[in-house]
Amino acid sequence: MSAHDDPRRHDGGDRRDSRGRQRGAARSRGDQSRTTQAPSQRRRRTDPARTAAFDVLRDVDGSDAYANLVLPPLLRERGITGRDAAFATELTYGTLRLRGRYDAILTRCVDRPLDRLDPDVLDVLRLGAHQILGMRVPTHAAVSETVALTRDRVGTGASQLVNAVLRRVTTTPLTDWLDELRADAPDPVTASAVTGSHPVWIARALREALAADGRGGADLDAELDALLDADNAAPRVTLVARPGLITPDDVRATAPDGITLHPGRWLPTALILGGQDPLSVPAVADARAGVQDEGSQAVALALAAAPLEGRDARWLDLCAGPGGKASLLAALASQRGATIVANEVAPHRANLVRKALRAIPDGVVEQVRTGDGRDVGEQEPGAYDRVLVDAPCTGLGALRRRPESRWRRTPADLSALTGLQRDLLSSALDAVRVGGVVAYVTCSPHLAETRVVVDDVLRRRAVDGIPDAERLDAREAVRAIVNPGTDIPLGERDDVQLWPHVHGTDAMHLTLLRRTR
Ligand SMILES: C[S@@+](CC[C@H](N)C(=O)[O-])C[C@H]1O[C@@H](n2cnc3c(N)ncnc32)[C@H](O)[C@@H]1O
Repeated sequence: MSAHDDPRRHDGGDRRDSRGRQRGAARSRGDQSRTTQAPSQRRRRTDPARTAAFDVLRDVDGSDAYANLVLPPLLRERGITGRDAAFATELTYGTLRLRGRYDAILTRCVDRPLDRLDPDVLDVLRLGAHQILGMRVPTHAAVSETVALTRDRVGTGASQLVNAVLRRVTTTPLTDWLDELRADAPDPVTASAVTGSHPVWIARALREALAADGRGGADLDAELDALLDADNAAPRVTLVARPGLITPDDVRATAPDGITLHPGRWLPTALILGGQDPLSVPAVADARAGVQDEGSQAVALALAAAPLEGRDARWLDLCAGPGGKASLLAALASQRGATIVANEVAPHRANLVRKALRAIPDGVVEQVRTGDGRDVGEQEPGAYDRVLVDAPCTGLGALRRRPESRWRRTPADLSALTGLQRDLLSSALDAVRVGGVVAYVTCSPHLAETRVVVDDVLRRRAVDGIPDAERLDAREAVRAIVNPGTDIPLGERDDVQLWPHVHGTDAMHLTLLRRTR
């Protein structure tokens, strides 16, 4: 029996209540009486992992915090390590990702609309539901520990409601709950959205993007379900060994004992880290390697691999912050004797770019420029040979990384972003020389942010119906950079759309364009 399934442990929670801990007071993250206790003392009283998960959920809900920024320091501050930390992480992120599914189930177990519940109560119910339906916590422990958490953090009255509701949740296995939700849904997309825990508008957009990429064939609904499932799984941490700075073998050789690093699935630059802190890898600490999804590595490598005639001396990353792709491009530029300018509009993110580039040899990075990428084309027309536009986007391709983001995004975000995306791509096309290559990249597969933007920009820039840029076969560029002999499944079109459930990467989109006049 693990620390998290011992039902006796909630007795400690009762004692804490009997000492008069007030609702609200203990909930405060700054509460010194909690944070100054030794971890062993706290552990005797209540479950620190569940408490941490609850506090992060309240922060995410109440102050729009990002769970992946709030949880790690909170765990450190409270001395929660090892299995407790892993449990708190899975409980927090899993609950946030699967919130939509659990809310649909809880709706069937609560006698009033969920929005009439105290938000604290709703969050403990979600945490309880995830332990019961989404983790291997024995049912009795999931219920009793969550009830104890409720007493501790919310109040005794609420704990009775939580006990009753969670007991109802336990009466039905997950598969039966999902069948019930599916049967009650008005249409297949809603069924997928509810069972797969995504907002319906996002599920619909993902379905359209899958269909446009020729995925799923006759069973598009099953394809969508597979994608939504992949969004609900924690991504593995992938490292990039920046070419010319360090080899993957040397990243491994210089890593301390206990660090496991396996080759990536597609790319010779990629290494999969076995759950340890990336900064404990010396090559990451000194920026010769970095944390970077294989999809992000692939699009940068593909831009560098795109065929180019003539000069290949000056590269531009138009939207560089925080600098992951700029660092990979700079390493490649260094090998080719080219230089790179990294542009970023947000000054603090431009500083992150400088930090990310610190291992690049002198003379390769011409400038890290803080400015609006929309102006670069006009300021430096035809000045670059290769340009990356890694456009600000909804991030719908990286939902697995940001557990709460799917619930924050709205369709209104799209219209603000797609105008900016058009302007940035057009500026990039101005900044590249005739014959030069532009990579248009998003970490979203939403068609409004990908194909529609590219089509629209090419149409707008056309003279007498003839555009000033042509699409290159991005699939060829990607095939050129994957491990030799690897058959990477790519769609039927010239642009490339990667998918979490197919490639194990974020859903990166890549269009390659060559300026023709
Ligand atoms: C998708 S991120 C880029 C990620 C980066 N390429 C990497 O791999 O680390 C988009 C970036 O564009 C920046 N951005 C937003 N509007 C911009 C603009 N008008 N000009 C330049 N950069 C902009 C954002 O601040 C953000 O850092």
